[in-house]
Amino acid sequence: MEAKVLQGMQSPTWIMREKIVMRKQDSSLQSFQKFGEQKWNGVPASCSLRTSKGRSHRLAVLRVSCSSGNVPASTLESGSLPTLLDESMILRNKAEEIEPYINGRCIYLVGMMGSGKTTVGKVLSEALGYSFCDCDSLIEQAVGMSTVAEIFKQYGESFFRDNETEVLQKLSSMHRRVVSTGGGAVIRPINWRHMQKGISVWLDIPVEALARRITAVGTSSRPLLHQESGDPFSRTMKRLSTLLEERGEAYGNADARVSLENIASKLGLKDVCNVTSTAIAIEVLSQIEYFLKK
Ligand SMILES: Nc1ncnc2c1ncn2[C@@H]1O[C@H](COP(=O)(O)OP(=O)(O)O)[C@@H](O)[C@H]1O
Ligand SMILES: O=C(O)C1=C[C@@H](OP(=O)(O)O)[C@@H](O)[C@H](O)C1
Repeated sequence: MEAKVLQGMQSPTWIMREKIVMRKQDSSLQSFQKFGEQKWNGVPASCSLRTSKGRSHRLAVLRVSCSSGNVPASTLESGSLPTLLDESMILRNKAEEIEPYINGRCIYLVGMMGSGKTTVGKVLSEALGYSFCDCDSLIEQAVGMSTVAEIFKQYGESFFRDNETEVLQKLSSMHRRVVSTGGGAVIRPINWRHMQKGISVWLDIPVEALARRITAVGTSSRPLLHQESGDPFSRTMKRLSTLLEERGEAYGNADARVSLENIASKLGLKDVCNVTSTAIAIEVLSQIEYFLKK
């Protein structure tokens, strides 16, 4: 199948890297991230601020992610300084702007386990006013078992995969849903035929971040991670790396790709773990917009 995803750096419209400075009451300078300059359906996405040099800048402060002087990042992030627009508002406006073009098609989030398909999917579905569906939960319901791990243990992986395909087939006739697929849904070409009824988006997250997230919550719900030896982090890292090697190309079949590394770099964040699920959801919409315009 032809890979439709641009692998390079894409240019979503909402993130700008420019940094600006603004004078605080105590004269200390704080550095802020400057976000999108777009107008969101009548709501200005930026406003004017006077800087220490007297220059006026258009600015939308969503989240202050850096510390300066004696003000720690956590204080800044807690909202003690003015937050002119927050990520949620940008997400809502972006969703409102793009939804007519999505036109009720389901959005399928694909990506490795732990890539945030469920977390981001819920945020996205709420913003769009779509229902959220989790494939793993639908499979559990269909089989009448309470966990995927149990299904794997009792019936094996291919039984699970057959049910996964059935669930995706049923979803393909539905509308206005954000679907969190299982990490392995991409390996069967038939699943792509079902997902092609909607718009698929690959959440591309560095393996190390995946391993950190999964180690934090434990691997009990993810049976494919139970096969390596070693400490939990290295074990998870090793298994995820192998799986990603096997599946990388398949994820590339998605209509759009959202790279956590790209978002972090555009936001000037050193650690990809500091990118919020709302910021990722905004990027999902931007990449869907980019795909629809192609
Ligand atoms: N943007 C994020 N930053 C940090 N942790 C996240 C983020 N998104 C999800 N997580 C965490 O990663 C873990 C896996 O997320 P989840 O949404 O269940 O992934 P998936 O559905 O792709 O397996 C969860 O513990 C979740 O809280
Ligand atoms: O990568 C995989 O093959 C799997 C991922 C899991 O879903 P998540 O991606 O939601 O963890 C689940 O479907 C099953 O354990 C298999």
